[in-house]
Amino acid sequence: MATTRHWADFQYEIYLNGMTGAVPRLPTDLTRLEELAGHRLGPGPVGYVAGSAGSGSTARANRAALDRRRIVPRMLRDVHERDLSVEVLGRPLRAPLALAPIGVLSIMHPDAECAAARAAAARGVPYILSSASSTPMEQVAEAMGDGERWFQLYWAKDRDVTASFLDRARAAGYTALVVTLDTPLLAWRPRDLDQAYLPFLHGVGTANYFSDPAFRAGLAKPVHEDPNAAVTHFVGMFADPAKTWPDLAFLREHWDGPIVLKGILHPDDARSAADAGMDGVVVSNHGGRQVAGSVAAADALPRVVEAVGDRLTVLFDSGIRTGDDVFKALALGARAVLLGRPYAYGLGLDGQAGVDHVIRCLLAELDLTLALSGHAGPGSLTPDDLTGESA
Ligand SMILES: Cc1cc2nc3c(=O)[nH]c(=O)nc-3n(C[C@H](O)[C@H](O)[C@H](O)COP(=O)(O)O)c2cc1C
Ligand SMILES: CCCCC(=O)C(=O)O
Repeated sequence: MATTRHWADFQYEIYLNGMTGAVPRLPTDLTRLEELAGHRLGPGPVGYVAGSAGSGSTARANRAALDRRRIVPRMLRDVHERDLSVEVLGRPLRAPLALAPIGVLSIMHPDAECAAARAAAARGVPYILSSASSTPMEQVAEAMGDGERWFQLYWAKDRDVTASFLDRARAAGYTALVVTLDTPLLAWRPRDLDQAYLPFLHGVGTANYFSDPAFRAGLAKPVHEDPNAAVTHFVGMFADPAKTWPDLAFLREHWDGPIVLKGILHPDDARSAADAGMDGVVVSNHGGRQVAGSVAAADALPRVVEAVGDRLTVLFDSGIRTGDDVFKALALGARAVLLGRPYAYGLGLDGQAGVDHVIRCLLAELDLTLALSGHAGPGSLTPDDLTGESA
């Protein structure tokens, strides 16, 4: 009998380690990480990561939309050999998961993006580096070796900065470009406002910008001589509320790899993405951090899949916390999911090992949920595997 290595093997590894008295350093229920991080890390950083727009209704709706859908398990379907691999944007992945772009991770841990990226690379999970990273993109690339990496673009007002980012990303081996459209401005975020805390203004640099020649060319003085001016320049130019759909032609001309638009919720926007020659979309409301009162991401997903599922790669994020959440997103038609806050907490609590723990827990739970529901891999999932609101 073939001995396939399954993600679920992590379960036995934990029990076997327990025979020597060891228990996992972090909870295996990833929903518990936020509270733990709240006890161990500063209120500013944890508030920034955990917080969302307005009164938090979108973040709550994201959870409710996933919880409301229930899995209908099937029996006697030979699931002893399982394979979670999928192809995404022409790249073979070991599992339908990528780490979402999260800016300024140095507020969570001094090893910041490099630690998260190393953990992802070691498990064969793509790492999506934020434009607003606290580490230059070249350094993160080096930390990852040949790990799969994608670059998230905040589409700057300054064309030269955007062009420079694309050149640097290409040279550093980032294969796909993820263009975030839902953050032309930062939303009203009361948890940060009440603490008057924004990482960039608290001495946490976005070294990815500060190390960029085109960005530096826009400063009157070098960053070290006037860091406040550099931060102010960053906040004023990192995104551009004046952009419209025809502007995508610039990105298509300057990037020859796959381009994915992140933050799509309306089927017509998904169609526009396909018409503009894009390769994929991420159905996402930025984890509830941008539009308060927004449609839940899982409620938007089926309509986007129906509109463009045959033309574009549809990815999903916002609210994923457990293996069954991933199952549900895939059953609704997503090709893979992005994970946000849980890995940031894992990083904050235990560095690279904490991110590794989060990846392994999520994928072990997904593997077991698939198996126990009668699926040997993501390929056999359909909306019929869920109750009720599959549309
Ligand atoms: C602290 C924090 C920073 C983020 N920074 C970025 C960013 O720089 N670029 C981006 O496209 N999305 C950013 N996001 C959004 C994530 O990529 C992702 O869409 C979201 O976290 C998914 O929801 P989840 O946290 O519920 O998994 C950020 C999210 C958090 C929590
Ligand atoms: C200026 C970077 C914004 C980071 C971000 O996307 C978020 O806080 O949600």
